Amino acid sequence: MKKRIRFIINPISGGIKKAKVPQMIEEHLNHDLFDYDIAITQYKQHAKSIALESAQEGIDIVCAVGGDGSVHEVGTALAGTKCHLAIIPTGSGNGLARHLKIPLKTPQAIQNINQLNSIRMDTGLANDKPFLGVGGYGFDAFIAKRFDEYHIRGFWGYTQLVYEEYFSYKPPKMKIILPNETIKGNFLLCSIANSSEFGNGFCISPKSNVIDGQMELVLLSKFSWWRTMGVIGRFFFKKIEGSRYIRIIPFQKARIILDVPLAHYDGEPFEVRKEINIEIIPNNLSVLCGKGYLEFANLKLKTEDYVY
Ligand SMILES: Nc1ncnc2c1ncn2[C@@H]1O[C@H](COP(=O)(O)OP(=O)(O)OP(=O)(O)O)[C@@H](O)[C@H]1O
Repeated sequence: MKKRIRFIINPISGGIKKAKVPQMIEEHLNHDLFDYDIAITQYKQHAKSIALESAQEGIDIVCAVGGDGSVHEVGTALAGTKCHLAIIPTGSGNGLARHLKIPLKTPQAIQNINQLNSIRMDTGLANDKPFLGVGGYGFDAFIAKRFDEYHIRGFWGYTQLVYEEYFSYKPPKMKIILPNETIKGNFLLCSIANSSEFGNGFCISPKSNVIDGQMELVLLSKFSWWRTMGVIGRFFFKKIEGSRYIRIIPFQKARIILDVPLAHYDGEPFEVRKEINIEIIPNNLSVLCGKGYLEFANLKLKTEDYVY
């Protein structure tokens, strides 16, 4: 029997036009395998309500056509259901799609869906907010909020904003309570990484993966301005673990007390409570990944249970 797939297109993601996407879906989707329809989002959170309805309707796969914000809305709606998440990355950062080795070009991303490479991934929960990839409480949360307010999108929009804000940013005070340790300090970044990257190749936690039943806490202390290029380079070359300004700690449960109650989850900004309880929810979401990630997952899990 054919599987039912619904594509949810975010027309503003990545600042690029999506007019040709329906034609590409018609051209590259395997019509022997799928019946499909397409919805276009009209406002924030629209993708979430479409995804919730789709899971209730018994749709097999819902595909987010957008960036991490769209993937966040669709994926958190599908978590804990039988419905699979698929991704066609058309956003500004596409962090989770890159982590899952999903092709970045739309025709190839559609052809990847035809392969039905499925894994079950862990998701994170921070108080009542679920998330899929990376969340955080420092400069990244501040930038996510400004990015949202600016109504700019795309890689250059991010770069310009980070450059404008970085030098005047004061790292906020935080207290992190882990089972064996309490850490206090002012941190530029306090990220919680289920997946490895923010997007655009910026790798916040090289060893993080979404199938290992844990997350990584990534703490970055402020450094002198003349070290900026060196530290940023380490993120892009996946070498941040060697930096003296970074600490990466795997965890399953943590409590974080914030002075500035601002967070981002999957790049979406949220005002939050000052006290955050974070935990990992293992194997909570079925997702179609790229072939490379399926091979990695099979090696890691050594089981066929996770394949569609
Ligand atoms: N029609 C719409 N009008 C305005 N905002 C929308 C619309 N549809 C979706 N959105 C919102 O657009 C925001 C950005 O979307 P998304 O994250 O997919 O793209 P991006 O920010 O360019 O990519 P990335 O998150 O990878 O950097 C999300 O918060 C989403 O809720």
